[in-house]
Amino acid sequence: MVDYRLASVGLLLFVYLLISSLRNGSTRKLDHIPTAGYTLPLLSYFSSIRYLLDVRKVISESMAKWPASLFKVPSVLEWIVVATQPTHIEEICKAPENVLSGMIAIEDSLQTRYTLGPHIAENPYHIPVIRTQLTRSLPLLVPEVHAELIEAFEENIPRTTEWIKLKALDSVLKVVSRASNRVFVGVPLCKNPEWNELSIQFTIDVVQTANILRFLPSFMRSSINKLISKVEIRTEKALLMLRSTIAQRRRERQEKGNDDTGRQADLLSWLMDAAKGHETEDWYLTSRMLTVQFSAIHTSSTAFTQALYYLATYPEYTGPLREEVEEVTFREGWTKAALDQMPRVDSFIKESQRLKPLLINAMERVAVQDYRFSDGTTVPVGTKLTVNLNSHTSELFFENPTTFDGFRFVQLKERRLSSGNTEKRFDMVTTGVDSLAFGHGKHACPGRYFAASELKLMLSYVVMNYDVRTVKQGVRPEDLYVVDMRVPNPTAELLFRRRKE
Ligand code: HEM
Repeated sequence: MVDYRLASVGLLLFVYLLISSLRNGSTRKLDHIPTAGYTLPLLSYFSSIRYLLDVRKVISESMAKWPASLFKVPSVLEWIVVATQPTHIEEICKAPENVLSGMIAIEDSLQTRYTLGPHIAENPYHIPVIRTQLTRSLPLLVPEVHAELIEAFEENIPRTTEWIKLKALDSVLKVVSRASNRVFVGVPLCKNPEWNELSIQFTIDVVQTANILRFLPSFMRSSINKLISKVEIRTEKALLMLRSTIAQRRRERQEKGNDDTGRQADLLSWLMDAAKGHETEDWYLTSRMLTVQFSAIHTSSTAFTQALYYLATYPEYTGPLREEVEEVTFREGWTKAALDQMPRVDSFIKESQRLKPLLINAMERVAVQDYRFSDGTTVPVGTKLTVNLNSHTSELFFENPTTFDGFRFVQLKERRLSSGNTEKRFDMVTTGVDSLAFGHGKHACPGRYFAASELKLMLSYVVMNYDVRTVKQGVRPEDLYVVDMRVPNPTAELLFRRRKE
């Protein structure tokens, strides 16, 4: 018993010293940058606990103290330099990958090398495939996603004559997974509940494993990953389900070549076209597909659930949204062209993402060499940087910035057009220093064009088919905060019924 206690104390001390040395080693090099909280080794841990528990408060206090400068915050493992000002944000976005690296930052926060594998960390060839083929093919894909959504909604949110209560996030995750998989792997796998459940769980496994591995010294990570990670088992299970689809796509490629006409157009086919060497093997294709699911399913589901919470809280938006969808789909059908003519739907989702982005701090970068900002502040090599999304609620950019105004961007667009400016500044997919939900600059989300189409289809479908309310009339479910992530309340229920008029 005594030995056990001594061992525990020893272990705690070891972890403490390890973390201290990891973090405090870099403090002196960042002395010139203002600090949120204490910098002294032991006291700084009180500050890091405070940061862990309430990121938003620490950031807003620091912004009030140092409104124009970068400052550093103590996460448990390291100091992070936070940018809150448009000039700093623009400079971070413009810095080349060999100066401020997004890939190294992701590798560190998701422990990609261990959780997803070195092949993903070293060769993210899926990114250009998403950016080009997937985006270009949206006119072909939108009618298919719409067809899948009809079935997915019918199954997960039945259209009843009386009000029914459902956990919104749970239902949305199932709908998004199925609709996204229609485009990722096609029919019939997208309809398989086991595949969809695996797509949803995979993200949770990766994040949980990464959060443990980050606390360990690098020499232990590989072996501990093997012990605790469920990713390998899930990949094997996924492989069993995906194998016959891969074989079928191979046959189609042999018969039709790389031309999309006459063969299934889906992400799996495009990944197979782009893959080289071992990446063409079934296991690697499966792992790649799960990596895309990781980026796509939870991000889109949380974004849609936030919009749904707003719709349920402010049902007065339903009428004008319905009017727009009815008018446009009557003329165009359920097509990409129709989605491009829905400014109200687009604005409603963008406004929801403005106030409720998934990340409080996004766009992490690691300095690969010393970097000097234009205001003279330098960050040494190895520094982690992040961008805070306070601009979304800044009076610099928005009138009544903390108020939800579903059609805010319709008005902003109209004002801009009436002054002769046709630049697409206020579309959901357009990023900027005041619109960072998808990031901004060269690492901005490559899947955002697909995500925007999918979310617009979903909101249009909901307003055309359901009435939605909060359980307590007009009271929006409270978000949960997990360090610097904002999650729509996962246990909150909404009321749904078949549209009455
Ligand atoms: C509403 C849904 C989504 C949101 C809010 C979102 C948000 C983001 C953000 C904030 C980033 C990081 C940007 C940066 O570091 O500068 C990102 C990157 C990424 N996203 Fe999305 N995303 C969404 C949907 C999707 C979808 C549907 C896909 C795939 C089809 C996708 C694929 C990716 C990939 C591959 C990256 C990494 C890009 C890179 O490192 O260059 N995302 N996303």
